[in-house]
Amino acid sequence: MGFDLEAVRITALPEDAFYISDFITEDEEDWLLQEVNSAPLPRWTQLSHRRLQTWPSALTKSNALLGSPLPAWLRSPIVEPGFEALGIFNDAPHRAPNHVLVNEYQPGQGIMPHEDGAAYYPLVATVSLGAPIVLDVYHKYTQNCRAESSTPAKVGRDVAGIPGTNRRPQYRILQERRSLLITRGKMYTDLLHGIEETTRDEDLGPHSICNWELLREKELYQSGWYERKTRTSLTYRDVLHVVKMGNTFRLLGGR
Ligand SMILES: O=C(O)CCC(=O)C(=O)O
Ligand SMILES: [Fe+2]
Repeated sequence: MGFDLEAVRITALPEDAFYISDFITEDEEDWLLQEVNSAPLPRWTQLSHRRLQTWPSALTKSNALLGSPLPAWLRSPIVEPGFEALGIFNDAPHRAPNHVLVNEYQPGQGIMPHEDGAAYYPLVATVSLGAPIVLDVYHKYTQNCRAESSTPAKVGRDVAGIPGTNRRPQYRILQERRSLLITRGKMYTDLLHGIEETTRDEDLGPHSICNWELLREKELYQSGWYERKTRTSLTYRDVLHVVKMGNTFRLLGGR
């Protein structure tokens, strides 16, 4: 019998988001962090507010993936048997993820509100390692939204880089270490997501965290806040356009 995703739906969010609090074991988490951290330094791209590994490779300028398999440590146990048992990529064009971004956030680091865009099938599966972090979710900016907005501005944050749209997130998802967050459909296409650049996630509780009831360790957040520690995420996606290796020469400008 397959796993019933409906039991882990985040019902407060627009469709579709699912949260599994104990997707991998502590041993698997330790081992995955070792794999991430044993990658040679050139594998990392240092960005101003986080660092990033891209597997199996970065997309081309036209958003194509040069087809090659994911490394074994990113496939097993997460994709096989994990995602396969859940059936989450069954409707994706390649029926499996073919691309993984590894993001590492030190305390104080984050990612600006953004959407993941049209290069991918609209489904992201995120495994969290090392420490919890809060993912902020925003409606995309619209004229209406701006006119109706009565929430106080949040200092220094522009949504999607549009000046004058500083505002609070509509939803906040607490991602515990070892959890899996699945977002797809409207959640992917109609909303933005980001991670605040802060050393503490605050104002935590059932009133503000939309997956509160699905958390594994609510007691850790009784005080309403925690100090950030290094948090690493593995984000799995299916890139729509895959170029077979035989065509790579042509793509790279040969004839
Ligand atoms: O680290 C995360 O959970 C989010 C990362 C993200 O949004 C991205 O890589 O596009
Ligand atoms: Fe993203």
